Amino acid sequence: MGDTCGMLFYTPPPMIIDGKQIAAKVKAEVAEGVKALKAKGVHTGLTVVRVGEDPASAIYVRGKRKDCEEVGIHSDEHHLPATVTQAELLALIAKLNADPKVHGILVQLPLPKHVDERAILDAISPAKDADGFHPFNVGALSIGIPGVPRPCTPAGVMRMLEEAKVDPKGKRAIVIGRSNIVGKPMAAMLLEKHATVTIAHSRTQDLAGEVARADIVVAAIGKAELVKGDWIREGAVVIDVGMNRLADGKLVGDVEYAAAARRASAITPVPGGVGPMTRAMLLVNTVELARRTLP
Ligand SMILES: Nc1nc2c(c(=O)[nH]1)N[C@@H](CN(C=O)c1ccc(C(=O)N[C@@H](CCC(=O)O)C(=O)O)cc1)CN2
Repeated sequence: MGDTCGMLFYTPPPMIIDGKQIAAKVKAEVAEGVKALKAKGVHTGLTVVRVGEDPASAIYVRGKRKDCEEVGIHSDEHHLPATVTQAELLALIAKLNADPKVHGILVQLPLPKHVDERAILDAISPAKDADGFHPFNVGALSIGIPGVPRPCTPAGVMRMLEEAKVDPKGKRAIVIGRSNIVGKPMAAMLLEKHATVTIAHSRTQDLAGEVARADIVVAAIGKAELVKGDWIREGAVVIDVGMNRLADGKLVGDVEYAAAARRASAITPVPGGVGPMTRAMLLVNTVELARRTLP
């Protein structure tokens, strides 16, 4: 209630787009797909490559393997020391590319500094690219070729919008962040659904003004609470891709959640928003890659 004499300025609370709940629905769909493939003799398999001892990567990979187990996908992990050479990593990927039991390959990022990340991602066969990071698959997304794996985080965001019945068509969308794995593919997917898309980044002038014009705000810049609640247009949909650990251990997104929630019509929480969807869409990509091996 925003006034003292009735309902005049009442703003309804926003819809909380629950990533965990939607991810559970996606996983149930994937489990059905895996079962159907098994009936045709295809045992869906994902291989994860992890390098070094990054604690966050260890947690994410454990989570991904647990998800695989839940939906019936066979998963393997190759855990290599941080001192692995680029040639050794490339040799492993060549071996996995040639293994018919492996339908999806994922190299957990980040990689140690001495390894050329681009060269590693480019070496994964586009037909086994569970992350959708290979240039062939990135190109396919940008020119609208269907049926190829798409980067999991933006694909998860699109599924969240669909579940929340938010149609990007004709809407002004802003994507804050221009990374190859989130910002750029996110913009391509929103454009594909006929949004008018702005990509903002660290050199954008008047970010507040750009955000204030947007009907859909996707924050993927990796800076804790950079997007202020009072920048959000009344009724906008706010998707927070950020995951920032504060000194006190609290996990926050790129958006000032409480203040943004007072203006948004729908918003994703952190944690429990986009993160679980990133994991779920990896399963979608893997089962789709396995399906494509059917004669
Ligand atoms: N090869 C890849 N590497 C990385 C990717 C990727 O998509 N492919 N993305 C990130 C990490 N990531 C998946 O790998 C990922 C990170 C976080 C979550 C998640 O569910 N987060 C939880 C909160 C977790 C916490 O408490 O720390 C949430 O948001 O609820 C899923 C996936 C970088 N590397």
